[in-house]
Order: sequence, then structure tokens, then C-alpha cells
Amino acid sequence: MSFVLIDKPRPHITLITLNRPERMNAMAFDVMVPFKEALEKVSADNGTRVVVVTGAGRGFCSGADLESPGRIPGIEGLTVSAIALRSMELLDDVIRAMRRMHQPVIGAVNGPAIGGGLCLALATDIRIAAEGAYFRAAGINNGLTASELGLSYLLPRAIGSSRAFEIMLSGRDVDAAEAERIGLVSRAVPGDKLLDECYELAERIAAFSRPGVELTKRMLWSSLDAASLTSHMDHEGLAQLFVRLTTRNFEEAIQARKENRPPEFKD
Ligand SMILES: C/C=C/C(=O)SCCNC(=O)CCNC(=O)[C@H](O)C(C)(C)COP(=O)(O)OP(=O)(O)OC[C@H]1O[C@@H](n2cnc3c(N)ncnc32)[C@H](O)[C@@H]1OP(=O)(O)O
Repeated sequence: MSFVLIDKPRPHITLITLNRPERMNAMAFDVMVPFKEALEKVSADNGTRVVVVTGAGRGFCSGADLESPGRIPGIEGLTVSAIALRSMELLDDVIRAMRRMHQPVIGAVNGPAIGGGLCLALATDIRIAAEGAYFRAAGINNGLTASELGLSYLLPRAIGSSRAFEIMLSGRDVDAAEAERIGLVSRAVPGDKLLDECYELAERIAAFSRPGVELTKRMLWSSLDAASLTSHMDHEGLAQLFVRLTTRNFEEAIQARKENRPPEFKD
């Protein structure tokens, strides 16, 4: 059985599913290694314009595997501390791989997203949750820090500092309705409609200019690291110029407007 599934449910859209439902898709290394490979493979696939990431069964991802963490290839003979470092690096690499994907990534949060699972959800570009999903910064509940895999960087930026402090220090559950209210997810929808909602959004995005979409994603992520508005606007300006000069999409948008039809972006 494969711990990670890759499907093409609709043209231009790839669905990546964490597939260890009996463990609520915990982040065992034998799940995370193929997951990282899947992210890199799909990122390089020119036929994919939007990616949807979800979990099989009742859970999205239950964080670190507390039962059987599995083995990382190539750790034989390493010391315990070196193995601990490799483990951390692997999980960091998964978050980085998601962040670096060319295509926008929609997180279809079908169920609990706990600990590292919350971090995975936050590393997606857009999140839509099933009404029964919930989130917990569970590092703190497990006697660790809740600040892992970028969570203490991304969560305050997503929902504001005060709420992030409260959620990360209390280790409480945030249900889907609250997640929608505070902006942790874009919306909460009935579980049986989750994937269709994600695909509809994905299709809308896939119809736009590919470099326009990819550079918008890149600029949004880069805004989180920007030193100043002025330097960020310089980057934005260059990105806009790049799309304007290397595609015919803007001309097509103008022409379509004149002809009162939807534009058809070919570049
Ligand atoms: C760097 C990253 C750090 C971290 O991620 S720290 C956080 C680590 N994760 C956790 O603390 C979460 C632990 N799990 C839970 O709190 C709960 O579970 C859930 C909220 C995810 C789901 O609760 P419910 O719906 O009641 O299901 P269930 O009966 O508890 O779980 C179903 C089966 O899934 C296994 N399972 C759940 N989470 C994990 C996990 N993280 N690692 C390994 N197995 C897990 C259980 O044991 C059980 O299995 P069986 O049916 O054999 O009893």
C-alpha cells in the first residue's frame, strides 16, 4: 500500500493524498519521505496548474507519529542526536517543498490537523476545511514546544499575534467554524462537498495566466520576508513587468473585453 497517492481528478489539477488513515495520517518518516518526493514531482509537472492536498479517512494529519515513527533512509550508523537532526530536517524539507511548489496549493482539511498536521495545513497557500475538521498546536500538549515547522512564524501572520499566542500556549482545539472566523481557513464547508469546492476554486485559478498565478504566489510568500514595503514593491514591479513582457495575456484580456467574451490565456 502506498502512503501517498497522486491523482488527476480534473484537467490541470493534481490531488495529493496522505494515505495512512488508520494513524490519522501521522507524519511517520515512511510517509513523509514519499510525500516530499510527491510534492517535488508534482511541482515539476507542467500539466499541473493547481495542487490539492488532503488526508485519507477521518483525519487530515495527526502530526508526529507517536506509535511508530519509521526510519529515514541513510541514517544507519548515525548517533541519536544526528538522527534527531535528520528527522527535523526531513520535516522542515517537507514544509519547504510545499512552499517552493510552482503551483498554488490548496489544503483540503478533511479532519483533525494536529501538531505537525497544523503546520502542514499552514504551509498550503489556501485552506478550505470540512465542517468537522479541527486544529491543535499540539507540541505543547506533548511536553514539547508548539513552535515547530514554521508555526510560530506563519500562525501569527495568518490570524494575528494575540490569537496565535493563545492557541499555541493553550493547546486547545480550534474547530472549523472558529478557524473560518479567525481566518485560519478561507471557509468551512460540509465534508461531502470539500473536494468539489477545492476543485472549483482550483479550476478558477487554473484558467488564469500561468506565470501570473505563479508569480502572485511567489510575491505573496516573499511578502512575509520583505524588509520594507518599498523593496517589496520593487519585486512586485519586476514580476509584473516579467509577465507583461513575456506573455500575450494582457493583450488577450483587452481583446476579450472588446469582444465581450471571457479571455483565453494561452501563455
Ligand atoms: C514535529 C511535529 C510534532 C508534533 O506533531 S506533536 C503532535 C503529535 N500528535 C498528537 O499529539 C496527536 C495525537 N492524536 C490525537 O490527539 C487524536 O488521535 C486525534 C485528535 C488525531 C484523533 O482523535 P480521534 O478521532 O478520537 O481518533 P483516535 O482513536 O485517537 O485515533 C485513531 C487511530 O489513530 C492513531 N493515531 C492518532 N494520532 C496518531 C499519531 N500522532 N501517531 C500515531 N498514531 C496516531 C490512534 O492511536 C488510533 O489508533 P488505534 O485505532 O490503533 O487505537
